[in-house]
Amino acid sequence: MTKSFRIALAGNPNTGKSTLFNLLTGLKQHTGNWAGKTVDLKAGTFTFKTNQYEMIDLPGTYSLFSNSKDEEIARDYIVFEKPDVTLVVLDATALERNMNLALQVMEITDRLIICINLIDEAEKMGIKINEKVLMKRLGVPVIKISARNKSGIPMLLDTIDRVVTGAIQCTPYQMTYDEETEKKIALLLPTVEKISGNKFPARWLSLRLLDGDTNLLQQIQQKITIMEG
Ligand SMILES: Nc1nc2c(ncn2[C@@H]2O[C@H](COP(=O)(O)OP(=O)(O)OP(=O)(O)O)[C@@H](O)[C@H]2O)c(=O)[nH]1
Ligand SMILES: [Mg+2]
Repeated sequence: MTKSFRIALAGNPNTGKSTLFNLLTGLKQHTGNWAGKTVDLKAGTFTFKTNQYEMIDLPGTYSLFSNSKDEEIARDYIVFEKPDVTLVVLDATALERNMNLALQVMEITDRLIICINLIDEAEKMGIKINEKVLMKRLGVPVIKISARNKSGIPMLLDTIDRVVTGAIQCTPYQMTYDEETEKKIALLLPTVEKISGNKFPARWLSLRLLDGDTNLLQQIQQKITIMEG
């Protein structure tokens, strides 16, 4: 039986998201509106094994706060549209800088794959990446690819298949903040959990509360009212 799944592509600008998107979806592309935003996101479809996938090419961002429209679009898609899997595309030549976004996505969802792209460039520069160590430390699949050279793609597709079907369970590493922040999170968490249930990631939401992100909180309130109404 054919099942359909949605994949979001997130990552810093210029990490090769669109190159990967074009490689996988080819000419089967369209645009659409999501998460109540009047913005067109590129989507495309492909099939793998017996499953149908819709892939969404999110705008490139350095973080997922509300610093810019693009950050809000990417964040809202992951939080409200709840893709079956989020591919976080990282630049192999700037892994440390790119990891920030990956850690943020890991706070929101446990269905993600870290995709280290531009591995051909990294190899030229003599950069060696041990994905097995990363996988262990981060608790999520880490796949090395070159979207331009089309390498690592079969492994990526296979991993996508195994995450969406539940064959792989991710347990993303959760960042620990300073003592003061952790205390505040612990205070907020029970109430946030009560209100958001299992619909939104409660720890992440508590952090946003501490940030005073009122815009996001209004959106959440609206969604909860709609769901209950
Ligand atoms: N060498 C190499 N270049 C790549 C690879 N993947 C993408 N590129 C190049 O990197 C540049 C940026 O690629 P895009 O696919 O446009 O990156 P993006 O993440 O969609 O960028 P934004 O949409 O601006 O966030 C292009 O010149 C690509 O050809 C790769 O695996 N290896
Ligand atoms: Mg792009």
